[in-house]
Amino acid sequence: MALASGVRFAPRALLRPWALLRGTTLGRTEPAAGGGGDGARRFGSQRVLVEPDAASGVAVMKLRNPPVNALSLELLTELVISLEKLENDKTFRGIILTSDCPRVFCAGLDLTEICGRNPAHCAEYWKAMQELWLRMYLSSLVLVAAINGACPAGGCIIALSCDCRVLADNPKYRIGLNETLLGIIAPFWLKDTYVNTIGHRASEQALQLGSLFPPAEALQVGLVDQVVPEDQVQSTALSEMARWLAVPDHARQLTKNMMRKATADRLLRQRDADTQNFVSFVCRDSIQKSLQAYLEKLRQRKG
Ligand SMILES: CCCCC/C=C/C(=O)SCCNC(=O)CCNC(=O)[C@H](O)C(C)(C)COP(=O)(O)OP(=O)(O)OC[C@H]1O[C@@H](n2cnc3c(N)ncnc32)[C@H](O)[C@@H]1OP(=O)(O)O
Repeated sequence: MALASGVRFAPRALLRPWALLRGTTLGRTEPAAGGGGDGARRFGSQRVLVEPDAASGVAVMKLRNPPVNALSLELLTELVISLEKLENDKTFRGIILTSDCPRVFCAGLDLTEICGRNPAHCAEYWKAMQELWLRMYLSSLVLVAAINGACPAGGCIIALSCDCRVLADNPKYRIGLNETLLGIIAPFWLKDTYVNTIGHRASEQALQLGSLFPPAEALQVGLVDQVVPEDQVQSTALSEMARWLAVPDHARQLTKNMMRKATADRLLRQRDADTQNFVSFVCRDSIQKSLQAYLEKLRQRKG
């Protein structure tokens, strides 16, 4: 993690995700719709679509794990790999992260990955979640979240790891950490990220109450940076990106690292203990029961 002008400081090789990609199409490159030259070629995987624009140095990364972009192990893995690919390509300076699924940015942890699963699976899953957060939080690229749908819990983690958040102005698109309402508890590194973003008192309230903020309130509390009409989310995210990219990379990257390193280091120092805590917590009978009940409620809510 040496730091110098233009240096990448994201921790590498913390996870070996390649083995998980059985049967996926990661790395496939195809021409973007209506595109022609190299700058318009898109790549990605089954669940992460990357539309790179070499001319601007900005890639749009779209989550496409229908119906709700739940963070399955495969999606987490593919996100980490796509991020790493862009980090390693000197052409790119920024990523706009958005959803390819209508009305939902990301529904958070895929509850089927932690309901009725054995401890080894839960541990593998949690390590992948930690890995994604570390990579995003410490990314040397500018990350802008173009939040075009509901953004609860793990979805909010992803948005919070970005440098800037633009939310579509739709009362159904609520954002926040609602873990307590599921009977679970946000880990310390997520709490720290919340505090870093909206302050201690607001986090204390919002975390305990499991608040999901509608757009105007999310803006007011500082959880997002802009709220704009739905059809302007992408263009506003691009304008924000231009503002961030106007700053020399090395100065911005070193400053980002200075602001975020202590928070990330706290997890890096106790990753195994955090994994054990997560596993022993979610594998408790009482927690399994409340997660099952929550999933059941979601399923019944339909139709
Ligand atoms: C202890 C450590 C804590 C770690 C920190 C992180 C925690 C988490 O992320 S926990 C997950 C929290 N997520 C939520 O509470 C969101 C739950 N989902 C919703 O509120 C809604 O689905 C929605 C607002 C995201 C979208 O609503 P809608 O478009 O109406 O879609 P449906 O509710 O009909 O859902 C379609 C389909 O997807 C299933 N589903 C939804 N969320 C999840 C999920 N997080 N994991 C797995 N599956 C999910 C839902 O059950 C429906 O399934 P089917 O009925 O089988 O079609």
